[in-house]
Amino acid sequence: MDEDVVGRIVVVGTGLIGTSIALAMRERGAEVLLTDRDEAALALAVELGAGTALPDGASAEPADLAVLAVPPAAVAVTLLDAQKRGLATAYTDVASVKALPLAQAAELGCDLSTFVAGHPLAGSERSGPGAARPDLFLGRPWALCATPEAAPETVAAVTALAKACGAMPVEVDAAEHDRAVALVSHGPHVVSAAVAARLTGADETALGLSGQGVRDVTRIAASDPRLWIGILSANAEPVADVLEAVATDLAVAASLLRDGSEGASAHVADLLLRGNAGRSRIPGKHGGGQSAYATVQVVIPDRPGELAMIFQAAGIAGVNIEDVTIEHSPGRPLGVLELAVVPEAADRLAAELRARGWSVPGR
Ligand SMILES: NC(=O)C1=CN([C@@H]2O[C@H](COP(=O)(O)OP(=O)(O)OC[C@H]3O[C@@H](n4cnc5c(N)ncnc54)[C@H](O)[C@@H]3O)[C@@H](O)[C@H]2O)C=CC1
Ligand SMILES: O=C(O)C(=O)Cc1ccc(O)cc1
Repeated sequence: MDEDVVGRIVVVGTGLIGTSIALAMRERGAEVLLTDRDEAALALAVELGAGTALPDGASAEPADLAVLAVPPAAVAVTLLDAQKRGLATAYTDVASVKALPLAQAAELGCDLSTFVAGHPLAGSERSGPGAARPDLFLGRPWALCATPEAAPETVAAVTALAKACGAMPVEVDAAEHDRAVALVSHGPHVVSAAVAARLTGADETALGLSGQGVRDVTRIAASDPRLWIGILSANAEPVADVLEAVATDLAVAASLLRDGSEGASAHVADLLLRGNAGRSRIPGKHGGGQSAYATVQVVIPDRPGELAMIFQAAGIAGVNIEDVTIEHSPGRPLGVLELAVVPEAADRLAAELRARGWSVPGR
């Protein structure tokens, strides 16, 4: 962090995102003042070490930056109120939608020279301060939508915040941002909810056969519907465009499957191939393609200390683990650990683990 740019911050809204930012900034040595209209959320954030409660009504020195981590519909009014109170010299928000809150802020007469709208592309299906993590933003993009009115020092303060949280600032126009997130976040959210909604009528046999695939596809369907209806309705047109395109693909696939001919199957396969191609275009942790890492699979018995021993063996082999996932085998004392490593280290890691007695299939 540039301590001289962001030394003291106020976080308005101590939920998942506000508290995560507060925790990250505390780790960087910033002084953090917290406020939330929900007293329990504020108390928990304070308890978690995210900062101290902003004193009521006191006209303290303005902070260097106020972060408005409230739902999209509350951004503009919260900004107006914060600016009236003189909470800070610069302001940003974190809402998942950018054009509408900006238009509302302009409409309300907010001072746009001290505001740069922001959106960290990191989060979770969980809400509230209890789910917050200081490392939530590491290596993630953080969209910044500076308007022509924004003062250079406001842009600098908000950029410094994103960098201090370990994220990568990405400057983008608000309307372009909203179209982009409709495709990579908001549309997928509704698709996930639609798949998960099919499960409400599922019987125990079907549910008992659930594997990792349905868990992956429906993870974000566990999110707070109140937050998401606000996000979707504030970005309605771009999201509707994405949903219509997905619905067309699904309707065509359904009719081809009913047709059942060889030609029809080839067309369904075409959708699956386009799926492979689209998925491979999602950048990985450091901004490269997904294929930047190789995966080493290890069968792990469900015993205390097993994971620690595997990580120790990787350390001995001089291999950095980039990412980890664990697939549990339902009803069996086994799991499959997937270790993502740079491709040139995969065989070395596999050999080290095998030499130490682990089963490493396929390498
Ligand atoms: N959940 C996620 O994964 C992500 C969410 N966002 C955005 O971050 C913002 C916050 O979302 P979360 O932290 O997930 O929600 P959350 O529900 O965990 O936290 C929101 C907090 O704001 C408080 N709040 C609401 N209105 C307020 C007001 N007028 N004044 C003061 N506090 C107020 C609530 O009491 C709550 O504690 C939203 O705009 C959302 O679109 C951005 C990136 C990821
Ligand atoms: O849980 C996840 O993987 C997410 O992608 C969370 C998320 C939700 C809303 C956003 O505006 C950005 C990120």
